Amino acid sequence: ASTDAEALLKFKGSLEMNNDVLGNWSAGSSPCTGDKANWVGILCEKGNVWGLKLENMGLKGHIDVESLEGVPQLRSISLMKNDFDGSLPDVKRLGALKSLYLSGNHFSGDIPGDKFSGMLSLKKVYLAQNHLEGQIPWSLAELPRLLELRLEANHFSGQIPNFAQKTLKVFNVSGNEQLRGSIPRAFSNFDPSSFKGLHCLCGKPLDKPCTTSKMPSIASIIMVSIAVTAALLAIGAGIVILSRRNQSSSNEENPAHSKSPNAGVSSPAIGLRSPDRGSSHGSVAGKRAAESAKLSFVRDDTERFDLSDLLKANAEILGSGCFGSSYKAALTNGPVMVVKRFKQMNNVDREEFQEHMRRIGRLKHPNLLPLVAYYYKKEEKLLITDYVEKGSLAVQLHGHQAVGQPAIDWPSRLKIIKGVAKGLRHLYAELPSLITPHGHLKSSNVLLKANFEPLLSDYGLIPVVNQEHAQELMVAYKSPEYIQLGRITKKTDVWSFGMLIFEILTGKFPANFLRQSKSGSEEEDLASWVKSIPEKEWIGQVLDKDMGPTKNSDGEITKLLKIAIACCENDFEKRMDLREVVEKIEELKEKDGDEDFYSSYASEADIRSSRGLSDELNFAI
Ligand SMILES: Nc1ncnc2c1ncn2[C@@H]1O[C@H](COP(=O)(O)OP(=O)(O)OP(=O)(O)O)[C@@H](O)[C@H]1O
Repeated sequence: ASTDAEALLKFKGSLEMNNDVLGNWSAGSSPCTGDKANWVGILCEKGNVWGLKLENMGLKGHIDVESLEGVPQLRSISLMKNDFDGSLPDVKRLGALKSLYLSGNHFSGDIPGDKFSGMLSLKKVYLAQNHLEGQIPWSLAELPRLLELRLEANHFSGQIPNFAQKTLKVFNVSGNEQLRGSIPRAFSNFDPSSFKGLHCLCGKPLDKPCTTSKMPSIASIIMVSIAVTAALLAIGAGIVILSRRNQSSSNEENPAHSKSPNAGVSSPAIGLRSPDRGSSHGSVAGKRAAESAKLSFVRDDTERFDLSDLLKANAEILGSGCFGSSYKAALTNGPVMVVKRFKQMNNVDREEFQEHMRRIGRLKHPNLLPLVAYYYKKEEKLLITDYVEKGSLAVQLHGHQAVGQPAIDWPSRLKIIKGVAKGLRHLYAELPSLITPHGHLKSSNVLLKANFEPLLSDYGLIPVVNQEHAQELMVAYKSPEYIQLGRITKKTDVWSFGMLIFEILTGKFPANFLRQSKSGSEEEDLASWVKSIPEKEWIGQVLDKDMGPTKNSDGEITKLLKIAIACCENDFEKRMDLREVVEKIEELKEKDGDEDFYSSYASEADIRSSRGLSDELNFAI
């Protein structure tokens, strides 16, 4: 039909291509004249265009959906393996489409949830191998005829929407490492390869049951804990208890092992100063269960409470990490605590665990979130800390609009980086025997006080996390030395710190960043991306626009980016050590009242830093 021809020529006009691969698309001819004479890539039926199959042709530019609205019988579009980038086209305008194949391009960014709403005929959606991020759009889960959905090798995050279509035969989200939570039941019989490499997902078909309670209350966990313990005790675990009593009495000098002053029995099963109400339980099993449900406090200077207090508290899920969920629990007498569940710590025995928790509990520094107490049970551990009002750096950097807060400005970002540096230095000084004294440094493990003073959390846990899970879940194991050589080193935290600095300055989330490099087919991470941009363009191109004006700080920001690049040196032997990094960061000038002094300092530093340093990093400035 002539309207098809006009519409398609208009569509062609907005495309960019190297050779005229669509050479026989020309005015005066018809797209559908028989198999051989059809226009390139045009599929016809009864003289009408029903399909567009333009694959692997080096196409890019604008996908003019509006023109395609002028091809009334169009039901299938494939633009796979081309060079299209930017947001996905507005396909909803093509409401009658049955198949949409856009895999293997460079489409990026979040997809609005309603992107596919109302596309009642859509059966096949291929968006794999792009750079799409954010949530998987919920409208996909509402397509009534969906047969095949391929989303693999993108950067989708959050939970998988609740797909319930019985029609679904193919579903693949593998490689979207930030997906977490439970797999919808509709997929329980799918091949596990659909979810390959997704360590934060649970449920069938993966061999990893979901253990997180859906109830926003820790009461259920604690009740289960008590019940299990009671049952175990009732079937004669007395010997274990007895041996623990002996252990406890040999550790009396430590408050975490002191005898209960009130319970009237030797130290309780988990060992701890018992709160007052600990003595009034009825049955022996009940009494022991209650004792074993006690928390072990690791410091003297904190108010005591026990699991039953947490049980009574209003609890709210803060978020689900790969280890399990964290809950905020407001105790009736005031303090607000956070309870984090760890399932992947069951390879260490009780004594080893206690010993390590006591070491962690002894750490005291203004930039470390102190551990308050822990709860030990063979299969799962709870770690209890104070709740930090402003939440995590991750939320403040990437979700500040959603939580109604302004973006963090440059002085506060620098303050956060300096605080993280000091916290790390303390960990290195106090935990010298740990290869990676932090081990899990990332923006959700940096909590912020009201004045933006940072508090590191989840530190020092590598020795108690199961090795096989640590490899999947902890940031340290994503470092180049682990990926290439299978080992972590004293400089692994330095690499994580470099990535964190990049995240803070660019506002980009490292785990979602991977993108195609300009030069070739290699994927580049956040660090390589910054490295690929000339230094003089850093301020304009790299910085998070939300940070607002940086005034006279460009020199300091440039130095900081160089420090981050040095931290992310792939070869750990050449990488700076933590002490050096901290020194360099401490030298960075915070804005003081004296603008003139500050600006002359910055510009002088700039001049020196631009001399002969464009390729080599130099920190002698
Ligand atoms: N003490 C706390 N005060 C305030 N918010 C907290 C506290 N501890 C954790 N959070 C926040 O709760 C959310 C869930 O944290 P959680 O530690 O369970 O997971 P994660 O840090 O995202 O991942 P991972 O399991 O790998 O540590 C995160 O946004 C985290 O910053």
